[in-house]
Amino acid sequence: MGETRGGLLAGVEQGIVKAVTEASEAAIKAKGSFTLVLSGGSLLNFLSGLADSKKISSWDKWHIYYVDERNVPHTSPDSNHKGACTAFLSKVPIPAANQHAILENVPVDQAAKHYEGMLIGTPTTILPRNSDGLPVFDLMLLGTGPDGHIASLFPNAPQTAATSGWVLPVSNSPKPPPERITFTLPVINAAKEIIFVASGEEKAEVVQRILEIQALPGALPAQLVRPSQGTLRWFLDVQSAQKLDISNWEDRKAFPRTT
Ligand SMILES: O=C(O)[C@H](O)[C@@H](O)[C@H](O)[C@H](O)COP(=O)(O)O
Repeated sequence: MGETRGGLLAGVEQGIVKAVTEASEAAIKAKGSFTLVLSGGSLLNFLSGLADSKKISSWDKWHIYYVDERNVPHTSPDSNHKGACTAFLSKVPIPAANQHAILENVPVDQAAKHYEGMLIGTPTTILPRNSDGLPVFDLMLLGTGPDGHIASLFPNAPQTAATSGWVLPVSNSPKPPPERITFTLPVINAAKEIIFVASGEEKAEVVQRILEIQALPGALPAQLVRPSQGTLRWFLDVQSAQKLDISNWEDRKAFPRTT
């Protein structure tokens, strides 16, 4: 990794740490707790700066969730929870009871039901509901794959089209490992704040497709992320943004471009 790229990655990481810190302060001030939802994949590499942040002190008020998780033991290198522990959870005093990992060693349907049950049972002081009865997480960090999937919602998969349920099982994920659990789009779109993170040249094409080309419904799941009440931001580096036409960026009111 060259110096410039290292610098750019550091820039994305600093931006994420700042955004997460600000969201945590606002949520703790408003309701006494902060709910942070993580994706897996390369996103987790950007979270290590959280452990060094001098600005965060109320770790005991943090609650960690996974927008999707692989149905593997927590010790597996494929486990998103393990990735998050390595990145920052093992270095900060968030109570173990507030770190909501998948139930291990059970069939994937049961793991999804268990996770959904845990969310439903979470007090609304921590996880408020919106007018549709959906949970409102304070901040959700999403990555996207080269096919435009988010969480474990893959192009044209039935889970991507689901309009009910909070957490669904996936047994044939095109990205290994095959078994996963995933939040549904209605739950994702109910979040108070969503941040997409994409870095590196390998994400340039999909970022351009998501933000500039109107795909058929379900073909590019990332385009279906439209917070019903919350905000959506993209954190990109120069490489992942290189194919975007930013000439009339300020005039654009919607993504993907509709005119
Ligand atoms: O557990 C997972 O597989 C993810 O949550 C997944 O949705 C991930 O965010 C994207 O595949 C991007 O991953 P990369 O950034 O590693 O490409």
